[in-house]
Amino acid sequence: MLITGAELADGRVRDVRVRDGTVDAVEPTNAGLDADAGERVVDARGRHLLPGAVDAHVHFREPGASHKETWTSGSRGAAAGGVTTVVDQPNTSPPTVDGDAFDEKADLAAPSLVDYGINGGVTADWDPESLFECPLFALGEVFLADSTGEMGIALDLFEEALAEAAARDVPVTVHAEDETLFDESALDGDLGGVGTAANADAWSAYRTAEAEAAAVERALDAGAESDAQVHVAHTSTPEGIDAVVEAREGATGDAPPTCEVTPHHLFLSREDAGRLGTFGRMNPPLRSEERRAGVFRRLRDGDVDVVATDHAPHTVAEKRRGLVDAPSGVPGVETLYPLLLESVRKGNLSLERVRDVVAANPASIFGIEGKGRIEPGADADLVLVDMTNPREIEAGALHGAADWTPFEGLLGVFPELTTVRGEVVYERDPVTGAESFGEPAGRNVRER
Ligand SMILES: NC(=O)N[C@@H](CC(=O)O)C(=O)O
Ligand SMILES: [Zn+2]
Ligand SMILES: [Zn+2]
Repeated sequence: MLITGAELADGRVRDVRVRDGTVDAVEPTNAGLDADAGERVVDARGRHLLPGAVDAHVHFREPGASHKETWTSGSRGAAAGGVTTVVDQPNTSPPTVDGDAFDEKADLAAPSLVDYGINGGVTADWDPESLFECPLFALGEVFLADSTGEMGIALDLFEEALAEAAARDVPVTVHAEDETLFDESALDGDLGGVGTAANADAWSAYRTAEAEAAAVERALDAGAESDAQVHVAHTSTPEGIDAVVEAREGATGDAPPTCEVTPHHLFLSREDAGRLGTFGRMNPPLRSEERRAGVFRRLRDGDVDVVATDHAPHTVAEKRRGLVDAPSGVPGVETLYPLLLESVRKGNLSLERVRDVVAANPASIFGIEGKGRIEPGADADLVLVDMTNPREIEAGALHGAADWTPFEGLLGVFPELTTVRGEVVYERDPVTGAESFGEPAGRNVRER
């Protein structure tokens, strides 16, 4: 495939040749890259070519909850959103805490359209021996408080997990909330019953910002103590991000701590909680508009290392159970690039910053070879977008199994073409809107 006249994130206009699944050449237009007989030529003039996103945090729900999502449905959403690598989290059923559970999940991941990594989890029943024999992506998310799957663990087990991971140079992704600092009184009173529009603001009042900051500090201290590479998942507060930045600046080892934020904490706040009802319930919860703006600023200014989605689909019926009984989590893998690119279009973020936080940084933090960059020799994981053509996000037009999105009605810049190692996994005709998907092309990025 020859892609001609595309603008890269840094503003250079280039022709890009794809051969045998990798980027073969990146040359100025008219510098002599001519199409071979029978080679597909993509005229990309007026379009941007970006590295496929590496979503370091998804929950594709298999095994155990395939009614919420499968590797097929989840990876279709990923492909249509320009995500070419996903990292699946361990709170499935059974949880991915030993070699057998890992192998079971690896078999289920085979139909994935996009490349993937599989994380190993930590519970009292975990078996580090058999787990670390598998081609694990990372340890985590390790839950310092209960979330979906009730995998919250105590500090001593967390320290044990850090030691095991550090001994093998495996990074550890941490869900950092301290449940002793939750405000139980926020859940007193009438929160709306099953099927009613409960206000998710009570959830935000319950799982406090202080609970996150305290747990982030604890995770960072324990990480430094054990020399483990700690990645703080879905940081939802400026305080949490600042703690990571401070620890990073003071770090002495070769694997400084990093942090990730989600699109929902960047684009939604407690001001949306009333409108969203239980569909706005997730862990950590939506924060005040002031904190949301602070998180966004830290993304813009370079303090945030990664934007990942914490794609956590549940069915509409499950979300309608009422605030206390509805499961936590929102889908998001398909809207990651679109929402961030819309921020670029509006002038709120630079395109290079977006490229770094969704592609280059996650690839380098987690040591994924060949991903996250468009350069000769890299995997041809490519996304073509028309930055002048946003469209409204509508649940009905998305491809995951959840029939809803918390971002309904917001604008997004969606891909026209997505490739995984040179295979077209998604394509949309910009004129007719007709869409097509490729064959399952995904493989485990730790098995190269
Ligand atoms: N974020 C959530 O609210 N839910 C996630 C679990 C998690 O990441 O904590 C899920 O798996 O549903
Ligand atoms: Zn989590
Ligand atoms: Zn998660």
